[in-house]
Amino acid sequence: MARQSLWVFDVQRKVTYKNLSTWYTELREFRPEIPCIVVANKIDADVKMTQKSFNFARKFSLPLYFVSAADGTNVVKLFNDAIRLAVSYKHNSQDFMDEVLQELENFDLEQKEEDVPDQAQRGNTESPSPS
Ligand SMILES: Nc1nc2c(ncn2[C@@H]2O[C@H](COP(=O)(O)OP(=O)(O)OP(=O)(O)O)[C@@H](O)[C@H]2O)c(=O)[nH]1
Repeated sequence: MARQSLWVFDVQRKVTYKNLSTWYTELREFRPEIPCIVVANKIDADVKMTQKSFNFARKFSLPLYFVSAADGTNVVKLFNDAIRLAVSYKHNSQDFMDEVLQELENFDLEQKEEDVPDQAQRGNTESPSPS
């Protein structure tokens, strides 16, 4: 179940950036509160991009990380922060959809537990020993 969303684009390819606002608006219809982070990738290839404040992040007040997957700049920080946000969201979410999804997840786990016979049941399937 998604508890956060990373919006990664390539600072060298506008096409990877231009639809983000549309997709973000669509996501928010269904997941109004999950934490979202904007990730500007490939800053090693064009370091002056770190001077830009990308409008998509500004418009929706989203945190923006400048990252290089190639040389590792900010990658660990990004994932640490993203995990922290996801855990915090899991514990504090007021979103009805999350409650529904959590119920389904619990139900699924219960089903799986029922599918695995416990030791006692397995014992019962053995042939009776001759008396
Ligand atoms: N210089 C640089 N190149 C990168 C970085 N991250 C990915 N690349 C390169 O960008 C290319 C695409 O990377 P992928 O991992 O295939 O990314 P993708 O999102 O699947 O990209 P598409 O195939 O375009 O959909 C590869 O040649 C990577 O080596 C980065 O931070 N810096």
